[in-house]
Amino acid sequence: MATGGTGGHIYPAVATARELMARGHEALILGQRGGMEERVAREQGLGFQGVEAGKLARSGQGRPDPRELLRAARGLREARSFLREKRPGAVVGFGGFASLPGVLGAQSLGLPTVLHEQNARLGLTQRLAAGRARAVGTAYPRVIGLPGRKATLVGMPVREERLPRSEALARLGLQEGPLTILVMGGSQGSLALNGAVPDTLRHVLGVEGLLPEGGAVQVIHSTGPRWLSDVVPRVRDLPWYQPVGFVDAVAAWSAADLAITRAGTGTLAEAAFHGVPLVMVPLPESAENHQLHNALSVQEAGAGRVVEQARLEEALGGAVLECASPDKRAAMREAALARSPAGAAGRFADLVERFLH
Ligand SMILES: CC(=O)N[C@H]1[C@@H](OP(=O)(O)OP(=O)(O)OC[C@H]2O[C@@H](n3ccc(=O)[nH]c3=O)[C@H](O)[C@@H]2O)O[C@H](CO)[C@@H](O)[C@@H]1O
Repeated sequence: MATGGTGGHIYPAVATARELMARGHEALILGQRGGMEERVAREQGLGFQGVEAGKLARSGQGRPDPRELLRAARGLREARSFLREKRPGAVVGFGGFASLPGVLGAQSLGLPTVLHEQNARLGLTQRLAAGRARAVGTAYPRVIGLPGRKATLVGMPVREERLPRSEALARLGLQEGPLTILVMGGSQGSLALNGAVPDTLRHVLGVEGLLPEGGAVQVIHSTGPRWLSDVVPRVRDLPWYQPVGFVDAVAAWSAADLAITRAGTGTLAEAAFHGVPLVMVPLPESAENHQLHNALSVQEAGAGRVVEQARLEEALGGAVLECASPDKRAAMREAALARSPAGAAGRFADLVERFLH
């Protein structure tokens, strides 16, 4: 599984590796030495092979930095020598610059490659690799930039694990009883959510953390590892507000009644699998504003509400209160479950198995 960089590329690789291992294959993660993928692979008990990787600038953002190109070249050499020795049945690429050494290395050695594209537009690294890939599994019915004959719709592979609510709450150090809100700004956190959510919730729920019509609330907020120390002092007087740098997502989704999130495909797919209603704040800088489109499709399905970042301060509190009402939550939960990506890891593993060497 060649992957790396952000959770959006790494967790579908974890889900696919698990599925292939359950079918009797061996699988490991190939990514950047020291990257987030190395930590996640270890936490998830998966093998890891690290290589160097270099960022190629996105089109329209100027020339790539020559030092990055050098790193990419060294990574390709390292990946090739690992793959030549290991001779895997296939290399599966999940996108992100750290997936490139493994995928291009495999292609140059004539090993089969299969890709997964998580977004509705083909990413840069996948564009470089798609021509020689045997197939591309997709999360959306149509992917801009990908010829239809290469594409197979499989959905977004997610970790298909649910914990009993009481076990999930205990694992996160939360209580039984209050309405539980998860705040999660993607795998690196979100400065916009970190900035606006604590004060907005303090404003609408008061220092006691109570809904206007009564009922206690507790919040678990994944700030992103780099930003935890900025958020902690701002909520120190709110015993119901727990900031963490990075959260165990299976536990968090199993415990949450409602979540305030960005709109990356991984986050939306996991929320659907767990039936968690969403208040979504799409990342305005995402390529071609794809997060807004992702979020609007969830809203149209009735499983969430979009709050645009430009209107965050005035609109977030109202959206949270509206979605917190029990009737509204029940309806949104049904709509979320109807979008569940359950089975995507299995469908993608079927596709990979078709091309195993
Ligand atoms: C800034 C950017 O370009 N973001 C992209 C990136 O998002 P990003 O990497 O944020 O990805 P997603 O929203 O797709 O997924 C985040 C993943 O990280 C996990 N997680 C997150 C926080 C935490 O505390 N614990 C945890 O486990 C989530 O459970 C999820 O599995 O990849 C996605 C899929 O290619 C794209 O749709 C997003 O637009």
